[in-house]
Parts: sequence; C-alpha cells; structure tokens
Amino acid sequence: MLRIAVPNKGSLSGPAAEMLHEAGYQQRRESKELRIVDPENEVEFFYLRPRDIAIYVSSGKLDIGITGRDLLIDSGASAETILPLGFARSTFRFAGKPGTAAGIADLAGKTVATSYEGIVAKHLADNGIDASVVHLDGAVETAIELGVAEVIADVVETGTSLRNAGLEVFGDPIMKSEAVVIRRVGAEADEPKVQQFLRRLQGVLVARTYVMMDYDCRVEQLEKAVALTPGLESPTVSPLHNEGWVAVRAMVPSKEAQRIMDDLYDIGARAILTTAIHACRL
Ligand SMILES: Nc1ncnc2c1ncn2[C@@H]1O[C@H](COP(=O)(O)OP(=O)(O)OP(=O)(O)O)[C@@H](O)[C@H]1O
Ligand SMILES: O=P(O)(O)OC[C@H]1O[C@H](OP(=O)(O)OP(=O)(O)O)[C@H](O)[C@@H]1O
Ligand SMILES: [Mg+2]
Repeated sequence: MLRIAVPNKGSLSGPAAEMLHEAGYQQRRESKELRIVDPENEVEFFYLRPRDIAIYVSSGKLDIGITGRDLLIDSGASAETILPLGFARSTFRFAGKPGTAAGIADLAGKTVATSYEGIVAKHLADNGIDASVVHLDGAVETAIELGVAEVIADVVETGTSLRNAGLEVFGDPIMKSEAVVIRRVGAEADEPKVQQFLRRLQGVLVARTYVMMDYDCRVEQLEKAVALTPGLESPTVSPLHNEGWVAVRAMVPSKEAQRIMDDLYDIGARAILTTAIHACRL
C-alpha cells in the first residue's frame, strides 16, 4: 500500500485534498481525521502538519508527500521534488518599514524575524551577511511594530498582509514556491505505484490547463487551421458529409482558447466549440 503525506491545515490543505479527489482518491470527511485508507486504490493518506511532511518522507516511513517547496527547503530534509502542482504559489521575500533597507547588503548587524529560519540563515550566509535570525511561528508582520526585529522574511502572495502592517518588500525575491510532490532522495525512481500516482495527478493538471476544441473547416484551410491547433501529438481530422469540409479535434491550452477561436474563425472555420476535459492520461 502506497503511504502518502497530505497537509492537514493551512493554505496547502484544501487545494491538495481537492486535487487528490479529482484524481479519484478517497479523502477524509472530517478535518480531525489524521489518517484514512483508500482500499480500492491501495493508498493510505496521513494528514500531517505541512512543515513536518518532508521530515516524514525523508525518513522513509512514508513514500511520498505533498508540501510547499519553501517548506521542503527550509526543513533541510533529504527529500526532493518530483512533481510541481501549480497551487499555493508564493514568493519568499524580505520586508521592512519603508527606508529600512534597499537590499540584502543593508542587513548586516540587523535582526530578521521569520518562520523559515532554514531558508533565511542559508540565504544570509550564502551572501556573506552577518545578521541575527529570530524564529516566530507566524504573523511575523507584527514583529517589527512590536520591536522584536527590524526586518522580516515571509511568504508573500497578494502583498495584503505586508501593506496592512505598513511594510514594503526590498531586495530580490529569496525564492519562489508552490505545492510540490516530494519523495526521499535515493528512493527507487520508477516504482509502479508511485508512477501511477504521479500520472493521475498529471492528468488532473492537464485537465485543468487544457480544453478540447472541435471545429469544421474547408479542406483548403486545413493546414492553416492545424498550425493554430497542433494538439499534443497531432489533431484528429474526420471527413464531413458535405464534400470539401472536415471536422478537426485537438486539445488547446485553456488560456489561449478564445484567441485561437478568433483566429480559426478568421480563416473560415465554423461551429467552433470548446469543452472541458474532466480527466486524462497522456
Ligand atoms: N497566502 C498564501 N498564498 C499562497 N501560498 C501560501 C500562503 N500562505 C502560505 N502559503 C504557502 O503554504 C505553505 C505553508 O503552509 P502552512 O500551512 O504552514 O502555512 P499557512 O498556509 O500560512 O497556514 P497557517 O495558518 O497554519 O500558518 C507554504 O508552502 C507557503 O508558501
Ligand atoms: O501576501 P498575502 O496574500 O497577504 O499572503 C501572505 C500571508 O499569508 C500567510 O499568512 P497566514 O494568514 O497563513 O498567517 P501566518 O503568518 O500566521 O502563517 C503568510 O505567512 C503571509 O503572512
Ligand atoms: Mg501561515
């Protein structure tokens, strides 16, 4: 049975459960459940603190886990990303009151508050900066107002939390993060159960980012139309009852669907339809 760690709380937890559900896995019914078995898929899910997941996975007790790239790196655990999942996207940045610092070089001798001590200490050391790091569990934006630190390093998504605290980012982003699937460094690479799990999640990612497009066009326009909708391998082209016309079917990135429909219309394609993809295996 495949043993998988899933975030039990925080920003990662809801979207991770939703993605697993879309991939056909049973998920817990109550937020207090700490572990469930999905016998049909031969998978056991352990609901753990996101910050602890890399540690469990690196220990080899659990086969794979879903966590944030920033949490994985911060933990220093011997685990690696095997599939980025595209949700819980954030950047990790320094911030302070306006005028406190313009870049990392201005941090020498200052105190930085953060929940990600591992990332911050390494980033400062890599840049040869001697600064103190204070570990706080959360709500670090308040640390400056309360005099615990002059600068913070924290997760930024919309920037609302920083603005509300009267703070501004400075310097280059320390890292970009998103939810990732991780496994132990050195774990057997092509274990069939793990590969099947990854294919299912990849199927969800593709279903979320592509739509199916169907249209009719005149044979003379087919080459131009196919150039607009090359599909993954190549589009399906079927004859229509009316001679000189064909029906074309191809997957297209959802973000580009409207532009492609306009371009197809301009070259004479008609009856252009897009439909959602619910699941797929590439
Ligand atoms: N506002 C946010 N937007 C996007 N991702 C976020 C946000 N806040 C945290 N994350 C991401 O979520 C992960 C942290 O998860 P964790 O559950 O520890 O914190 P949290 O979402 O802030 O929840 P908590 O309320 O428990 O602090 C990290 O990968 C981080 O990058
Ligand atoms: O840029 P924003 O969209 O405002 O998002 C970033 C904020 O979200 C998270 O905080 P959370 O609400 O989880 O509280 P925490 O600081 O206690 O973890 C993170 O720690 C930042 O504070
Ligand atoms: Mg938080």
